[in-house]
Amino acid sequence: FDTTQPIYQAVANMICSIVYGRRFEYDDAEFTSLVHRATRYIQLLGSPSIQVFNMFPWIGKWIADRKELHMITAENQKQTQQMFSRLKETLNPQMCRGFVDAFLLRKQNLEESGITESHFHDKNLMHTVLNLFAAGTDTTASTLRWALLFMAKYPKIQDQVQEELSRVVGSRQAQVEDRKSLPFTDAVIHETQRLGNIAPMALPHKTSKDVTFQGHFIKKGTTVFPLLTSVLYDESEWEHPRSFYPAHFLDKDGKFIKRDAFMPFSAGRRACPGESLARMELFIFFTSLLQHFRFTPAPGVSEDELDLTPRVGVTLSPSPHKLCAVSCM
Ligand code: HEM
Repeated sequence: FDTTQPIYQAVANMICSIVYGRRFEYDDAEFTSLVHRATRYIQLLGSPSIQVFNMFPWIGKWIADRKELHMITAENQKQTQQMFSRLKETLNPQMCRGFVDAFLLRKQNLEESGITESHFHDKNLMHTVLNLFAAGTDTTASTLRWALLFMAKYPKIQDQVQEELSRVVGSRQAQVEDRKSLPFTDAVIHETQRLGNIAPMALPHKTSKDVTFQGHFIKKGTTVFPLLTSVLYDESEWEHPRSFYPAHFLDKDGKFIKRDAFMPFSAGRRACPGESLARMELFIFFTSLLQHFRFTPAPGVSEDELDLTPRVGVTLSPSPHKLCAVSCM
């Protein structure tokens, strides 16, 4: 099977639970269209034509991808507005179901106290919810897809993860607190994020004042891209920067070690605000999947043939591929 859809759906449901206070069945038409648009949106944002448009916006009207991007945004807003309307009709201050309820109740309280000029307005709610889906779905889903691909490609490493999981956790569901007792599994997840390098250029930022950085003068207002690849693949930091080598995160006794050069969530004040959620999701999804299934290449494909060349987009995700999940319960 192609890992894209089920993994995207599982991860998007996490955001739905937080934002709307409910999850969706995987055959729910409203949910499948939401996930489909989120996937397509990210694909389009990373397409060469949109990259060129971002550099030369005046060519905008000739770019077909841009039209589709606008269409998807309009549909997203329409569907999200419908979700908000349903939540508004059943809003109950005694039972806050999720982020949207919390936002609406705060807005209501402010309005009742006569405060109309606040950040709690409909436009902000819409953009925050759309941002949470855009930032929190593709990133985590692509990382999980890399993790499964690495497991299928490196079966001996998969053996070690499954041995550790069955020894430490057994058949019960793993919990976040188990992470410290699972150093090898934790190292595999970290190494997946390092080599997967899903956000190679993080997000652009503008300097708020003149800065001199490592001898280079950067004028106030300059757009700066933090190149996370330069740290995650730094030859002076990692023994095997371009290989999948979980021992990067283990000491000689097999204990987990933190590494300063591990920064897939970027650094500083604008580092990823979803880091703790993402780390929790990666751990719970990865351990549950590996407890239940053995991942192998599709029939007729050898481990060597599994291609690790990334598909270039806004994020780096695995190129299209298929895996087998063989039940091991
Ligand atoms: C493996 C998963 C994830 C990775 C690798 C990741 C990585 C990043 C990176 C590199 C940035 C740019 C930081 C910078 O500009 O310096 C970022 C920004 C952001 N991330 Fe994540 N992220 C992940 C998951 C999530 C999740 C689950 C959420 C929320 C549900 C989230 C929400 C955001 C938001 C809202 C921003 C923009 C922050 C801002 O503009 O200040 N991310 N993320």
